[in-house]
Amino acid sequence: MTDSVLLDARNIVKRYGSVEALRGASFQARAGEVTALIGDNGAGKSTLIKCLSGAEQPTSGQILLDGEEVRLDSPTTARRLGIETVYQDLAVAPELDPAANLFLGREIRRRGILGRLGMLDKAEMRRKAVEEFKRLGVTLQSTDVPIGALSGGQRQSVAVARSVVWASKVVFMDEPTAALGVVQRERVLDVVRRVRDQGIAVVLISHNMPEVLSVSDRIEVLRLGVRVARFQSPDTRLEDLVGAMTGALTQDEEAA
Ligand SMILES: Nc1ncnc2c1ncn2[C@@H]1O[C@H](COP(=O)(O)OP(=O)(O)OP(=O)(O)O)[C@@H](O)[C@H]1O
Repeated sequence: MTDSVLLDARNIVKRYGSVEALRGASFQARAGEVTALIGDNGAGKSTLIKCLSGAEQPTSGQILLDGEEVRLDSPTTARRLGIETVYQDLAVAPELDPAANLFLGREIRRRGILGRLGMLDKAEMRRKAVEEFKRLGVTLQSTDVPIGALSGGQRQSVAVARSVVWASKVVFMDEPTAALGVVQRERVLDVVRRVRDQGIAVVLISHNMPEVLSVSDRIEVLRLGVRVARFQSPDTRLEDLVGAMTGALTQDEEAA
């Protein structure tokens, strides 16, 4: 584990009308580590990663990347700074094969898949994709079928692998293994570990505590829109995590 903080969010407040989803939440992630972001339903996890990936604008607070304050006014700005998000519903094109899904960006798709594909050397793209899948341990039964025809775990592995192609610094993963069986879950987690081993700061939202304990280097706990606890994974017990996620806030936590 490293000690240098790559992404540093301080006192993030996010209000939706009268709902205060984040009430001064802080969060840190380090390069080459998986940081799990956990908390009960409605704790503010998704809102926090939206604020840190340009999908939402915080009402107030400060975000530093590599020690410099940044303003993430859109997902495009975040992406330009090396921040990418993998959603559970996969932002990939089901009608295209895994290689195309690895290299196609969302903006590129918006500008027209066919136009862009016409400009790419398909054989070269496929060769690079096979190399990338091998490096990241993504095993596919076929690289020629539309990704929509693959299993959920394989599709999710491609989505996680794609984050390395697009992100240089931080990847947010919002429940990437939800709805997967045990074997497929383990495969996706192996890809997550390899993404981390590329020196990327991986931020993982998950409700599965054994998974959190097995894959993450650090764990940050949100409760009612505030970070209430931080753990280093190898020293952490399941009971500690559950204890941190539940119960009323103490005065110290209110002030954290
Ligand atoms: N667009 C929105 N408009 C109004 N309220 C919102 C909006 N988005 C989130 N909230 C509220 O903010 C709070 C935090 O929601 P968020 O989705 O961030 O929680 P979460 O920790 O990701 O929950 P879960 O684990 O259930 O996905 C909730 O009370 C939610 O209802």
